[in-house]
Amino acid sequence: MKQFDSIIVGSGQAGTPLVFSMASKGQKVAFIEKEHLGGTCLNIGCTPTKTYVASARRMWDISQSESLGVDFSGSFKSNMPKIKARKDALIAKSVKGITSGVENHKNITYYKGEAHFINNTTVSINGEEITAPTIAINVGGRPFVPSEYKEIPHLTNQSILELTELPKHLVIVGGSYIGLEFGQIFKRFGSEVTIIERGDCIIKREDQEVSDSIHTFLKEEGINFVFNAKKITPSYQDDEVTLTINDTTTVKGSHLLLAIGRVPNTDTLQLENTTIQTSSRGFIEVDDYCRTNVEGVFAMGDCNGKGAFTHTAYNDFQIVEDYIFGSKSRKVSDRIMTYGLFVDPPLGRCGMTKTEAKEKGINVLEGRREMSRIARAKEKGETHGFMSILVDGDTQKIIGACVLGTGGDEIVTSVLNVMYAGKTYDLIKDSVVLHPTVSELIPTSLEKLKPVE
Ligand SMILES: Cc1cc2nc3c(=O)[nH]c(=O)nc-3n(C[C@H](O)[C@H](O)[C@H](O)COP(=O)(O)OP(=O)(O)OC[C@H]3O[C@@H](n4cnc5c(N)ncnc54)[C@H](O)[C@@H]3O)c2cc1C
Ligand SMILES: NC(=O)c1ccc[n+]([C@@H]2O[C@H](COP(=O)([O-])OP(=O)(O)OC[C@H]3O[C@@H](n4cnc5c(N)ncnc54)[C@H](O)[C@@H]3O)[C@@H](O)[C@H]2O)c1
Repeated sequence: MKQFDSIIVGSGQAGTPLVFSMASKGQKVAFIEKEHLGGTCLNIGCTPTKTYVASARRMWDISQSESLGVDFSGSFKSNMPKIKARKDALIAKSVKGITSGVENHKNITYYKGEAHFINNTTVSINGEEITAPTIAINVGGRPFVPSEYKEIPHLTNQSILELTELPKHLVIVGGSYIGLEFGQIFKRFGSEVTIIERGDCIIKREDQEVSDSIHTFLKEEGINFVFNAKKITPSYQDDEVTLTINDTTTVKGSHLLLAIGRVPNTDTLQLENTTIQTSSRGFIEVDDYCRTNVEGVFAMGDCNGKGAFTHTAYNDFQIVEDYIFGSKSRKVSDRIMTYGLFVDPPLGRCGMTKTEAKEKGINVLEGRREMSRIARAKEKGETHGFMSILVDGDTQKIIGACVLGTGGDEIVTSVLNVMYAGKTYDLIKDSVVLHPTVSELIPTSLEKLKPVE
């Protein structure tokens, strides 16, 4: 049996940098990937969707030219083959970089195929058994497809990115990250779009006002919404999908996108041959250092359930690298949650929501400003949304922020940095920020904090 120093299963956002780190330190590493080098983010997640967001934004800019005083008399339309080709080229370049890095490193043995565990220290790959004292699992997740949709032609976040023709009417089940981002993208490309959500609002994990504000501007763009779809019965006939909702109303469309969450790929690993523990939802259980209950076995990224983003997966890599080669000082619990929702205008979030803070019994104070009262947002003609910064009234520290509006995905990090610094909010209340920017209203909004009821 071939013996390695380490085996990495899955080429996600944690596994890939860990392979290079281990190999550069002289370890002999086996690297196993069943599908795409670079994983979900690069091939079928962040990179392609944000490439499409950019094309969609260009469509939007042209459509809004009149309101900014630019006469535009020509016609314009999205060109799906070109939009897709741009995305494919961008991905191919990065994948090529990873591939050559992997293939040309003398310490890395690359296996293309699906890994299965034989026991706690042995993995089978393409019929060959390999072993190592250290194994890192980074297998990510896949779209959840309920049984009633299995026989109905449907798209997932992966197959929708292969379309070369614009859907006439894209019906999306699920009103969260994937549903909202693709919904706005395809609406701007020129499709009719209907989003069907089981709950009573979109992006439920945010505060109600965030959800309402996003709903308002997406509705203004012409996206249709159906809420409280407790029972959806799908059928398909004559190239048309029909969703019967709560046995009463029907929505018909040319294409169906399922965007109702993702499940961890841990069921493909044959973990039943090991003593590695998983939760009832299939996540591999890990401690603060991404260690499983089995000595030498780590789980990183979406499959450990501690995060569901590229930056959280990458941070898991940093934690494991520090545990194996460094001072063992980095921990999952040191991470402050931050993420974006890349609708346009985007949502940038960090720390707690108001609801979470109130549930914890914190004496919450809020500094807030509507985008419609921010000069730069008005100058850009992009006044949807607001910024809100939450302060713990007892410690004077910032505990969360939401910047929904133009540049919100970038701006929120300036607040996050203060949270990491562990300083009180007056550090930025008294800062002088360049004009005219949306950021200049961060100090202003902190001048008059109000209690959150
Ligand atoms: C449409 C979409 C858009 C997204 N946009 C964003 C965004 O804007 N920002 C953000 O932060 N996050 C975004 N995400 C989430 C982000 O992509 C994931 O959180 C991130 O990719 C998680 O990476 P990971 O390291 O857990 O593994 P992944 O990147 O999922 O990689 C896991 C790899 O393991 C492989 N694998 C699985 N099982 C096996 C096996 N048994 N043997 C061998 N290989 C195996 C898979 O083929 C895959 O390549 C998005 C996700 C989707 C679906
Ligand atoms: N901007 C980003 O960072 C980004 C973008 C895309 C995806 N992602 C990642 O992808 C993951 C999956 O995203 P997602 O949007 O698919 O899932 P999600 O888990 O975030 O949301 C699923 C939505 O579907 C609804 N739903 C669930 N079952 C339903 C049903 N049977 N009928 C109707 N509605 C139903 C839920 O109420 C919820 O609103 C997320 O965890 C996220 O981290 C991140």
